[in-house]
Amino acid sequence: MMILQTSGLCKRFGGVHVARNIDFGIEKGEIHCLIGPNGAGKSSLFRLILGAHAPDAGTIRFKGEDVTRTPSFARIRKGMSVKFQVPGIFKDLSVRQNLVISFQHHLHGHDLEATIRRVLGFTGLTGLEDQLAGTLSHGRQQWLEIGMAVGVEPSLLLLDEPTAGMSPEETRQTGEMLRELNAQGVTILAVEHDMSFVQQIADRVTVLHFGEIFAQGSVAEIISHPGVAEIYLGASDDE
Ligand SMILES: Nc1ncnc2c1ncn2[C@@H]1O[C@H](COP(=O)(O)OP(=O)(O)OP(=O)(O)O)[C@@H](O)[C@H]1O
Repeated sequence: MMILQTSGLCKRFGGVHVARNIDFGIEKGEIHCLIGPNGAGKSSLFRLILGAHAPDAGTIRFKGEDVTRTPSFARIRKGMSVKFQVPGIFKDLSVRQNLVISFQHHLHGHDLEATIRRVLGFTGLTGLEDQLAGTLSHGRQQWLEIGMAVGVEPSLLLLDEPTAGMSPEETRQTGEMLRELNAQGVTILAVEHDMSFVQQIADRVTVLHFGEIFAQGSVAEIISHPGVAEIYLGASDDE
């Protein structure tokens, strides 16, 4: 069953087609990675799904419901959650205060405390709750934000380059964290550049190129796809 399905999705900025007729589906329960060279349209598709961009044409269905014209905040209320690349934490507040701010609209009293404990546990931040968020290592700041995004148990978690700037060990731990969340029932879409991380977590991979779906399949199928290597080699050289 598809938790999210786009059909004929189009978006243009001036002359640049960032999405051309995209039929893209995320199956309930999977970890799906979105890859592609710089400028392929990954962030744009991510923003269309979230409702941060309005499409020029096409539809988006989430849990069977047409959300094409539903504002972001209402998509979030329906079960989407997002973590952008730039940390959205409050650096001058403690770890605990960051979590309270994220959850207080949905949870109170015992439920709030229990959720904070659970999130501290799975993000490896137990014992650091009184530390100012800005003094955490880069990896821990990212984990705090993942914790803030999943505390209210979303059904679809959208992650924009969750391992950007992380050490290999932090990247590996992030993969384990996402696998655990997925085992608890969270469907995940991640925009990602690090192919070893994609191999660690992805059930399915979609490759975008010039705003179109270029290839789709298991990690093994994508790695052995001759055209995929070619578009990466032919793309900009800063990867
Ligand atoms: N708001 C905007 N206005 C104008 N052009 C935009 C806008 N957003 C994206 N673009 C252009 O659309 C194209 C696709 O951008 P997008 O950020 O979706 O690609 P990407 O695959 O996420 O790239 P990267 O891997 O570099 O993050 C790029 O050429 C970009 O310059």
